[in-house]
Amino acid sequence: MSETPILRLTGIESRYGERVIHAGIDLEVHRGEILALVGGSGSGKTTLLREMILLRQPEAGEIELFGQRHGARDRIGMEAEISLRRRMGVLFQSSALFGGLTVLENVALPLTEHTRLPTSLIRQLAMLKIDLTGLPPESASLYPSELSGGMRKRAALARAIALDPELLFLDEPGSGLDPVSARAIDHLVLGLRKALALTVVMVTHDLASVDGIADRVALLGGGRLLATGSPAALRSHQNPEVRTFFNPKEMPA
Ligand SMILES: Nc1ncnc2c1ncn2[C@@H]1O[C@H](COP(=O)(O)OP(=O)(O)OP(=O)(O)O)[C@@H](O)[C@H]1O
Repeated sequence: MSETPILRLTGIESRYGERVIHAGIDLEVHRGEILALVGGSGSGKTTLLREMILLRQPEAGEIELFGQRHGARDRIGMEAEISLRRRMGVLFQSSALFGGLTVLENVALPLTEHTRLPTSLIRQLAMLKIDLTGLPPESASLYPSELSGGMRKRAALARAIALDPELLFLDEPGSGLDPVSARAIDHLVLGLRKALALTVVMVTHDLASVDGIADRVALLGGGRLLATGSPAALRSHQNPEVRTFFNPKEMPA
């Protein structure tokens, strides 16, 4: 792929106090792909995701997002940050829906905050996104507490795509779901990628999801990126640590 990556990380270093989490991460995300970011618990996936979505500043290195560079030393201005954020959607692990708002109000919120569209049009656009995520129209008037786990994920996804993002970040999209519902969310992500020409970065522990929908996988470990490649390539990788991660059943007892 010769096109400029939609997202490029160069030499990312992250620390909490003295504790080093990332000791130099280089990673590119290409337009249109689904990239899964995997690694053991505590390997720094969420920290890296937060840096990608501008919620955390790395201690060193550079992030190029939609061709715009910023780094540990040169923060981008508030206005540039807001315009970059508008081009990204995020599905948080907890879904992070507002409990006091209905599904429709949750999905409409980014449109109300970031556009000056009339209320009736915002409502129509929100209903379209609710439909796109496979929720029945009558779910629009329900509150998050009245939804199943799978429906909550769909509502949160509808909100994440409310502003027609180019880049969608998913933090553990299948967490808390049974395997059938988790596969249904995978299927939905594939459909949305196609329908909306999305690029997707997905943090996950779920190897079935990686196999099912990821074009490429990036494996974090020991503060570094241990390997990137297709799920099949990483399963037969020359580094035994990488192979073991992708073939957990073959781990020596
Ligand atoms: N705000 C924080 N302050 C201090 N340490 C933190 C903070 N956030 C995360 N950490 C630590 O940094 C390390 C990496 O955390 P992170 O959540 O990025 O890993 P992860 O790979 O997403 O983990 P998991 O798979 O368990 O969710 C962990 O050891 C965690 O305890």
